[in-house]
Amino acid sequence: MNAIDTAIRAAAADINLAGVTKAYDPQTIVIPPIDVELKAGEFTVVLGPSGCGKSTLLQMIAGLERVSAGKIVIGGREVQDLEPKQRGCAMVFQNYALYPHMTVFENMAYSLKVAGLAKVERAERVAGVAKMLGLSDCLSRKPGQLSGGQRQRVAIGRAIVREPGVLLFDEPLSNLDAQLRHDMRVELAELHRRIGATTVFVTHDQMEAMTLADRILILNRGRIEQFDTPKAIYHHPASVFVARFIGAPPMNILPVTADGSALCLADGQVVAETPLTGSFQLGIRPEDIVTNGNGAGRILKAMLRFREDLGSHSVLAADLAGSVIRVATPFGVDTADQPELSLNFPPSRLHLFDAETGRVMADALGA
Ligand SMILES: Nc1ncnc2c1ncn2[C@@H]1O[C@H](COP(=O)(O)OP(=O)(O)OP(=O)(O)O)[C@@H](O)[C@H]1O
Repeated sequence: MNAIDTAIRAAAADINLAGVTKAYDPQTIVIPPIDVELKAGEFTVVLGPSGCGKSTLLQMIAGLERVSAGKIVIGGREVQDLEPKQRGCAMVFQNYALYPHMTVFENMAYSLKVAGLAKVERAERVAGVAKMLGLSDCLSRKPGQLSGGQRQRVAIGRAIVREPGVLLFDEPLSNLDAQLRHDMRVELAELHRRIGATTVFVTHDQMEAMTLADRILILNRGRIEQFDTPKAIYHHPASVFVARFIGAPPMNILPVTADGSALCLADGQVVAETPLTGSFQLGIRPEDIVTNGNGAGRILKAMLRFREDLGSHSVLAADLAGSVIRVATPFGVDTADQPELSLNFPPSRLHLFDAETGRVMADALGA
């Protein structure tokens, strides 16, 4: 590989953050010290509510924001004091940030030109990426003559044409309509399989996170709540925050008490057996609750409030022990004329959380 090749083509790189911190002043600590290791080639989605520090984290990796403390190591190289262009990362922004006076071809070829790549090879590279992204017919147009989806593809094309080891995305799909978002999501997943760059993708859309990520990093006020596969995050949430953030409708959370033998709801109904004592928060997903008293576990009495039929399934809202819970049932299960519901909470589907910290009590119910 010659000098030009190394400037414009890199292998996927590990990203390690050690004690990385961002504080605008001593009162405004946006990211308390964070430690995280992203593996080479992995697709990480950073997910969290507005203002939790997702973009700040990404921009510190890119070099657009300075770290207040800590080390960022990309591919074995400490980069926290390097300029953005020295870090080997390419970034795609929410607002595309294309050069309006340049054609699609020029937008995509620009970084190759700056890196000193010969004209013939620039044309070859751009043509290959344009083909991959379905942009071959738009190469001579200016960004103003493209649809939102096409512009976003140009922004992605411009980032990947250099074949970077690290690709950073900041909410790249949020300006697109629902159908286009879905289509682009599929394209991005496909693209990642083909180019294999280490990818960090910021979003507040849980669907994007669940479908794109190898691992999801859930941030809450700059702290990592959980960093795991989509499946583990869904089925084994580490905290009430994660449990309620992922899933629609979200997981039901109910206050419960335990007396060394039974786990009871606020009205005394027994949910399960347990050797624990104390107060806890009990979680169960709407789709894990069984209606009509046909499932495993004790029968719990609830009163139906209303029902939404969504085509593929229905969502019932019911009063249970002073809380409103959501129950997802297959479409057509008839509960309309029975205001009193008999529900089962299968013991293997229960999640128990510490009442104070909200952290999961691992294996507390033997599930
Ligand atoms: N220059 C600044 N000075 C002080 N606080 C800032 C500054 N820039 C950002 N912040 C604060 O840092 C926090 C994190 O912002 P950031 O943009 O990283 O959040 P985010 O999770 O990406 O949010 P969103 O999803 O709304 O884009 C916010 O509370 C924001 O107000």
